[in-house]
Amino acid sequence: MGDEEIPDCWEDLDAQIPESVVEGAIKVADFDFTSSHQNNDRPLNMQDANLSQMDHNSLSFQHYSQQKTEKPKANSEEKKIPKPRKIEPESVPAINKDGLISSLIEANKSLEIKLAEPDSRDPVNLVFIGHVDAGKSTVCGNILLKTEKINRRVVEQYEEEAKENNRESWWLAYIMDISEEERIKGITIEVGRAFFETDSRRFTILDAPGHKSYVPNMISGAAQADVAAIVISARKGEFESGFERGGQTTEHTILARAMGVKNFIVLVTKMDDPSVGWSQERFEFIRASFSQFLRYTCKIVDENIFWVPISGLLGLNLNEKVPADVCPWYQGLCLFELLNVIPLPERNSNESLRIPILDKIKDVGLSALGKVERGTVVKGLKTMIMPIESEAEIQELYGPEDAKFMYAKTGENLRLKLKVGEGVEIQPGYVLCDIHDVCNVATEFEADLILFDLLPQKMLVCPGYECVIHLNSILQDCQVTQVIARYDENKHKKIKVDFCRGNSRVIVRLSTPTPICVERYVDFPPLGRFTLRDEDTTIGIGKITNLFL
Ligand SMILES: Nc1nc2c(ncn2[C@@H]2O[C@H](COP(=O)(O)OP(=O)(O)OP(=O)(O)O)[C@@H](O)[C@H]2O)c(=O)[nH]1
Repeated sequence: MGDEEIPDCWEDLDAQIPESVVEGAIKVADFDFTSSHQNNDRPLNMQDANLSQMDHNSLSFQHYSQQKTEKPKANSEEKKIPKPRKIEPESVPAINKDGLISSLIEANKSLEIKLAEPDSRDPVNLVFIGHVDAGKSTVCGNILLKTEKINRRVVEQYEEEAKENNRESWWLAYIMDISEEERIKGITIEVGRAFFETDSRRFTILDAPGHKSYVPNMISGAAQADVAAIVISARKGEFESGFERGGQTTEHTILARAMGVKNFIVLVTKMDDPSVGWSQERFEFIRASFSQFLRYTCKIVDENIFWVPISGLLGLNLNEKVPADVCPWYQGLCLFELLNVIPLPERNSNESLRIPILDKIKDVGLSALGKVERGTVVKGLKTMIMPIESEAEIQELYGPEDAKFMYAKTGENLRLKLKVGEGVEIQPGYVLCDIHDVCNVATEFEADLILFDLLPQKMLVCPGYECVIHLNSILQDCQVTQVIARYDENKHKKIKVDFCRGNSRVIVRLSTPTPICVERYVDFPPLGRFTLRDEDTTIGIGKITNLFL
């Protein structure tokens, strides 16, 4: 199959299938669990489907039939096409339209506050993902060292501390892993954030944890990313354990893809390890095996995948090409050369503002961390916090390294000092919106869902099925209230069903206990795509197709 023929799994979900092809309900026996294996492509599941799980299906069905008490609250006639909500604030100028941004900037200037203009270089949010101990923090640490973002003397302290913790080779990882728990355990827990610049771009590094227990943190990092660097260890046995069933190399890649990342750099690291010795054969073996997964499971075309062999520990092939006497066979770009040219997502700074809140900081006043997903934010701007419908004034904008900005456009990762009303609290998942054009808020929505392997003890999805939804920075319980249809294996027909199994593509209705900020995927992808997880396992990825407001 040529690359151009590989469908994009997310675009593919957009296919409009007429209702007339919906057929009658099917029985369990009709459900072809292996259908996705019937062509040469790998199935759209986390790994190959586990056929042995079929034995448990009838048991699981009984279990969920008993739970099936909750009736969907509305039928398809009640569907409403959502319209952006309008809230009429008191005398606030429309922002982001008709050149009013410049008047606000002028107003700020007249206050004689010395504020930096945002750096004209493009901001890029670069998430590092991959299996536990692949070498993510080490390569991030070395990038900061090479770009002189970290002082040599501080690094010497880290070397001492790493020695004391009997983790001598972890000193570079200590640059990113700053908590005591992370340093003692030698693993990343929170998403580490740092900044560096190349000639043409400014990067926010998001160092995601590789350990399975911290996948929710990894998802929040991936939600902000413009580009993902998948770090793979070339050391004997390490690539294999990240790639095999349950390995985080594959899970992270699927999740990053589901969170909307389009371009992936595959950093094959630890090339210096004695078991590798910069072997071209090992690099090509990894490339051939992992490419299959990227193409056929994740549906990422080759032009969006960039391969670079590196040593994160020795800092080779990062800011300069690896010397020919070390690696004579690699003729491609070094990491920094690639970072200067890798395609970035389209940015839309002229539309109404959306900043999903990633976290809050309470020191002097209230600050929110977040990436501008759409629009432009200006100091002094009045915004609306959704879903709580409270006004918040942007008192200060801080960019990388706490540089004060007067305004920031789409793509910028910021800390925003907010002025809010008495008693107003913010939390991750809230969205700062244009006061004249806020996002939608709902507790029920319909979605197109790709299901992977389900848990052995919960083999069927039917009304009442409970799991956790990750939608941008929202993490909430959610429940399936209706299974509407299943796509047949050619994705040409929707078949009406009441329940479904794993490794299928279905249309479901979901609900959350409290209102969340959501949009239809076609209207605003960052608030329209999500991941479902159950008991620490990713069970599905989806796109919102309809809101029930
Ligand atoms: N030889 C060699 N060892 C490396 C390299 N990069 C990382 N390591 C070692 O691999 C181990 C794990 O490195 P980390 O950078 O902590 O891995 P990580 O992927 O950030 O780990 P988590 O975030 O906890 O998943 C440490 O002992 C590093 O010194 C490399 O390029 N070469």
